[in-house]
Amino acid sequence: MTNASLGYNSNIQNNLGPLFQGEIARVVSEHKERYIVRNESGVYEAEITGQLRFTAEERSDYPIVGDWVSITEYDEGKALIHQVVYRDQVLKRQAVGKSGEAQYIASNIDVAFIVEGVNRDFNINRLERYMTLCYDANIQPVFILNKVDLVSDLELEEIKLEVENRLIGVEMLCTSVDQQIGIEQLTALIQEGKTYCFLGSSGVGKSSLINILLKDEMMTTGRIGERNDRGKHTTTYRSLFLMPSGGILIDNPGVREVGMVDSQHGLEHTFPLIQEKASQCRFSDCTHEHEKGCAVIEAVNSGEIPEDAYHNYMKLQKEQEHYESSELEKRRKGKALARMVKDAKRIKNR
Ligand SMILES: Nc1nc2c(ncn2[C@@H]2O[C@H](COP(=O)(O)OP(=O)(O)OP(=O)(O)O)[C@@H](O)[C@H]2O)c(=O)[nH]1
Ligand SMILES: [Zn+2]
Repeated sequence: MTNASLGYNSNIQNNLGPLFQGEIARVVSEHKERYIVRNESGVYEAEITGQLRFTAEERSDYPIVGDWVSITEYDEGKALIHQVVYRDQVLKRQAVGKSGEAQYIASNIDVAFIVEGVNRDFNINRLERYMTLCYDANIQPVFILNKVDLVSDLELEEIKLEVENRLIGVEMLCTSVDQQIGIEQLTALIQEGKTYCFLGSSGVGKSSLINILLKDEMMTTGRIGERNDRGKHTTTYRSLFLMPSGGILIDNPGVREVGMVDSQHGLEHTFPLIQEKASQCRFSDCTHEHEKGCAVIEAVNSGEIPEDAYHNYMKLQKEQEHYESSELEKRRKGKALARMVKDAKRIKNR
C-alpha cells in the first residue's frame, strides 16, 4: 500500500510545503475522539495530543474522517495526532436539533454517491437536499437508485423520468445488491486514488453497496457497528475503506435529517434555472414569494420551473438563512463570553 492509494497526491504535497518533515496519515475512522489513521506503513489507533486539544476552539479544529494529519508512532500500532495538515473541502450538514451548528461529515472527497431506495420512501426533495450540500463542498454528486429488484420496470422508469426531468446533469445509476444489477457500472466509475462517500438515509443500502464493492472483504473488520434498539445493524461510525482495485470509500451513518448549512453556493448550482430567473426579478431583494415582476413566480406559473422544485428551493433557502442567522448569533454570544472572561482576568491581575 502506498500513500497515493490512500489519496495522497502532489497537490497535498505542495500544500505541506518543502519544510514539512514527519509522518503523515489519513484519518479512516473516528469515534468520540478516538481515531484510526492509516498510511503506507500501517494502521494506527490514534489520539490527539494535549496541545491540539488545548488549542482547539471548535469542532472543526479536530480531525475528521478523510483528513491528512501529522502523526508520531509512540508504541506498536499506536500514534499521536499532532495536527490536521491537509483538509480541502468539507462535507457538512446542520447538526440535528442544534440550529446554527454544523456537523462535519468528512473531508477531501471527490465524488458523493447519493443513495436512495426505490421501493418506498423515495424522495426527490431529499436528493436535491444532498445535492446542494455536495455542490457546496465542491463534490461531484452521482445518484444511485438502489433496490431496483423491488419495483417493476415500469415503476423504475417512472422514477428515473422524474429524476431526469428535475435534476439535470447528474449522473444516475440503478443498482440492486440482491440481484447484482449495476454493480459493474458502479465499479467502473471508481478511480484509483480518488475518494468517494456514500450518502443517504438509513437502510437504503449504503453498507451493502460498499460491501459488494469491496468484495465482502473489509466491512466486517473495518466497520465498527452497533446494534440499535430495534436490534438492526446500522452504521454508527464513519469509516474509510480501500477498494482492492484502488479507490477510497467512505461510509456514513444513515442520516434522517440533513439540514442546510451556509449553502448558498450549493443552492445556486442545484437550482440553476431558478438562479437564472431570480436575476431577472424586478427587485434585487425579491423574496420570490409574492412580488410583482418576480421572474421566478412567472416561470413557475408558466410551467418552466416545476412547482415542486420551487417549493423545495424556498424551503432549503429558508433553512439556509436560518442557519446563517443562528450561527451569527452564536458567534456573537461566543465573542461576548470571551470578552467577559478576558475582562475578568484583567481585573484579577490588577
Ligand atoms: N431487496 C434489496 N435489499 C437490499 C438491497 N440493498 C440493500 N438491501 C437490504 O436493505 C437493508 C439495509 O441495508 P444497509 O446496507 O444496511 O443500509 P445502509 O444504508 O447502510 O443503512 P445504515 O447503515 O443504517 O445507514 C439490508 O437488510 C439489506 O440487505 C437491494 O438492492 N435489494
Ligand atoms: Zn423574484
